[in-house]
Amino acid sequence: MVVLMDPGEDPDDILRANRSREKTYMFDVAFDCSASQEEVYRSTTKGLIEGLISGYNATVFAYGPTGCGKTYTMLGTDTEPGIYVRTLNDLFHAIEETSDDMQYSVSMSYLEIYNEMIRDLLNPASGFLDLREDSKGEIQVAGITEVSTINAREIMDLLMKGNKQRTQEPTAANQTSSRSHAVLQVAVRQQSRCRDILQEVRFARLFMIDLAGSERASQTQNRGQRLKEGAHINRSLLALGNCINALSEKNGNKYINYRDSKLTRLLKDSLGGNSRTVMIAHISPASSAFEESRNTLTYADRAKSIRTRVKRNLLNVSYHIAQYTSIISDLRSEIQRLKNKISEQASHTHGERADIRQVQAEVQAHSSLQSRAEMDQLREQLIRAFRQQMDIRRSLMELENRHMDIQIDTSKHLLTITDWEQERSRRVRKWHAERRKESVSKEDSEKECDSPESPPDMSETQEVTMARENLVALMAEQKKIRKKKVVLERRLRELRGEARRVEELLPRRVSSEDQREVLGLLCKVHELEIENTEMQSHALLKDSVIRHKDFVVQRFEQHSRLCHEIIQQQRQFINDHRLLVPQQLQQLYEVYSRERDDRSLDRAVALDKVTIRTLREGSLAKMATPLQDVESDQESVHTLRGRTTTRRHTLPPILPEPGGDSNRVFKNSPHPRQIKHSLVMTPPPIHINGPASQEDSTLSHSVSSHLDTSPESSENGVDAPLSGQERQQILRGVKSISVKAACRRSRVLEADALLLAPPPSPPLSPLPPRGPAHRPAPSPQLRHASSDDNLSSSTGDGPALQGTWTRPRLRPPAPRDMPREPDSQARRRKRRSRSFEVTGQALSQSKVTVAPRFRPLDSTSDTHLHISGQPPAPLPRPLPRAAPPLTRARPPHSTHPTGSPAVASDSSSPGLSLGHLGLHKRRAHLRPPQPLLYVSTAHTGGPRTRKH
Ligand SMILES: Nc1ncnc2c1ncn2[C@@H]1O[C@H](COP(=O)(O)OP(=O)(O)OP(=O)(O)O)[C@@H](O)[C@H]1O
Repeated sequence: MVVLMDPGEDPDDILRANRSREKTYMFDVAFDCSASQEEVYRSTTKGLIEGLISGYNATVFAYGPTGCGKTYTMLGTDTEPGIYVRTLNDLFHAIEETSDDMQYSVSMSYLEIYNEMIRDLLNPASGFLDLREDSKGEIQVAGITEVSTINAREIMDLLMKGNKQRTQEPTAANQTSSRSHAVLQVAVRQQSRCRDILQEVRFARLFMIDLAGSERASQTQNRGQRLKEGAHINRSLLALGNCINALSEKNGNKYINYRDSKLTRLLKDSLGGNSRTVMIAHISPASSAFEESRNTLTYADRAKSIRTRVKRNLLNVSYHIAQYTSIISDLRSEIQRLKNKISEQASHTHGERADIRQVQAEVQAHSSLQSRAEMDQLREQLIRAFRQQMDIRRSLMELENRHMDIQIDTSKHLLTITDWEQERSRRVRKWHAERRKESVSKEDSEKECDSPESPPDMSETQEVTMARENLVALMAEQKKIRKKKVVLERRLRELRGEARRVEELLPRRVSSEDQREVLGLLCKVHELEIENTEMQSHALLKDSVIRHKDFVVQRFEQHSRLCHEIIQQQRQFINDHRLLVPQQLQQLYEVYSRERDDRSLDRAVALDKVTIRTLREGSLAKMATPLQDVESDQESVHTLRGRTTTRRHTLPPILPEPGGDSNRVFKNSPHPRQIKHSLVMTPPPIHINGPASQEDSTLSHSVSSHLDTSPESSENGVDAPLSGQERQQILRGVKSISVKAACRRSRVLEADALLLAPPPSPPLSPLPPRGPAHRPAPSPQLRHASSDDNLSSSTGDGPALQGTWTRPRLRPPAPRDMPREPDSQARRRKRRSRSFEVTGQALSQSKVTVAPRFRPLDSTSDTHLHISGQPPAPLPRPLPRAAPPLTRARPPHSTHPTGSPAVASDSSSPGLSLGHLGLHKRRAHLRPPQPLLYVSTAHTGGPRTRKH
């Protein structure tokens, strides 16, 4: 509490007792003349230091009239340092105490406001400086010198240097009167030494201000410059007083005019902003300074009521990634420093514990080495098992590839043998036909017969002999391959068992993540090797498929040339004989020429797709065999067998050699579905290896099946090569196949003759239309247009035909049927002879009686040959009697809703005419779904049929 006594008051004057100017003021602390510098500092400023390093701004300023001790309080003397020195000493002391956790940076600036001009006391040569306000609203002195240091002694030197630059002039009131306001600014920046991505930085400023004292001109007796200085000082102090008055008003004017002086602008935050502010008011105890003391105390009392909004200055620094390097470097240096500190402190206690740790480390290293050695051994076993498995898989792949090559070579040799067998059969049939002709014609029987008495003997060519020998060699090699595969697959199963045991043992031995990772990588490498092997297998498979495709394409090209040659010769024949060609036939020629290539391509593509799918399925199943168990291996073996069997079905049938006079063939119009199936499922007929007669497709099928079963029968045999007995058995098997084929071919020919033969007397009644249930179901398998279709479609049609067709003789003969074949040859020859005879009569009759009802050869029922996309309607217009000889007989659609295959006949040959309508009707019932049917005319005049 401060009591200001009125020096002019007279205690004896009762009348003026109530007019006393004595006043009492209450302040936080009041010091008398005996107060020391330390006491003043501790009571006013010392408490601000803790807030300063915590981020709170602080201001301490000394206020009062001139000569009252402001400079003494703030700066002090060498023996009695003032607040400046004490504050800085305590600040640096506090920084040093917390420097282990926090990192500080302290900067200092020192200026004076002299005559409303700012001078840098640390660098007076910089001239007068300006005050500027930054974007945050804080007042900054532009160009002020800021010295950064954490050395207290250096700060003191700077402070002394700055004080020497301060303007001080003697006045009447004070010999060391300060003519300016001195402002010492200390900025403290601190941050944690544990740097992080998001760093918290505290920043605070401390203002310590030694104001110039207000003065009266009468008191100071200033003149000139001093008077001018005093005016500036008083004006700035007046502005400060106005700000204090404004800030102290509770409900008054909110506007604070800081801009009246640079002092108030500089103390803006200190007075009413973010700062803890301490005002030290100085007064003189002299009664002559009563008015100054009263004003000072009045301002101080008002300033007491000013409330500031103090907040901690925190900066959250988010470091850029480029600064991480320096952060890491700092952290490492900090770690190293702490390590050094710890090592120094614990050096005396570390000696005893070091031995124990060393022993523990040795034990751990020894145990880890032992487990690592065991792991390495298991890993080597696993790698060895994997490598052996891969070697065996590669060997199996090579064997499979070789097996496929053998299959292709076997097919080629079988074709060679089949061609020769067909040629021999053709000659035998020709001899039999001539013999029958001689027996039928009495006139001819009297004549000298040109045909030989015994069937022509056709010895095997060298090529056929070589083919048989190669076939035997290939089968022997195939047998070896199968035995090798069995051995390799057994070995592979053993290796898989060993690897499985190691794989089960390893997880129990794995004790670290590194070992687990190594094992995982090892298994991954093994899987990749397996994938690589599979890819190689696929590459080999594709190569085989391509070779097979080349073979198929070659055959299709030959077939295309054959068909084209036939058609060209037909057209040449028509042109030479100037035969009348129906317009639709001409259009058919044009369509054929346009679509010939496309249809061939369709066939090739269809066949190729089936072949590729079959090969791929078989090969994929086989490639997966090493990865499967025993059951899957056996299953894949069956798959392989099925694949090879199916592939043999792709062997094309053999056609007669074009160009011969007796082999001029005309294509009949079979059932549309049969055509379609033939297009898709039946390989094109083609002649291979010289002249050959047409052969039913079951021949190659039967031969292939027989050969296919041979290796299987020897699958479990011995490892020795084929013995002589086995070789003879195989050769006999091949020859017996030829005999079977010949027998089957004879039956097919017989069936063809019966199909063309009219019913014997009495005439048969018309059969009911065949329903779809009677048709042979289209087989999804790749197959030849064999006589099976005819068998399946040959329902009973009269006593004679029923007795012939219902017998299963046209089916592929079983081996046990073979002995019966020679016995039935004579009977079949008789029936065939009779059939040909009846057929000729029927055709002659039909030429006379039914010719008007015939229609020219139209686009047939083959949907591929429809000219306008519509099935041809029956022609209402009857043909003239001189109908073109090259026509196809077709019954009216109305009487055969299921479609009727017609018979093409060549009327240009003597004794051959169009068929009877009834005959065609009956044939339509007897053999509707029939594949390609060829009717050729021989020189003898009798019709000869070939079908396949
Ligand atoms: N408490 C004190 N003890 C001893 N001497 C003091 C004390 N206070 C002031 N003085 C002395 O009084 C004289 C004037 O003091 P000072 O210069 O500090 O006054 P001032 O308020 O700064 O004046 P001005 O405003 O003119 O600068 C100085 O010589 C100083 O040594």
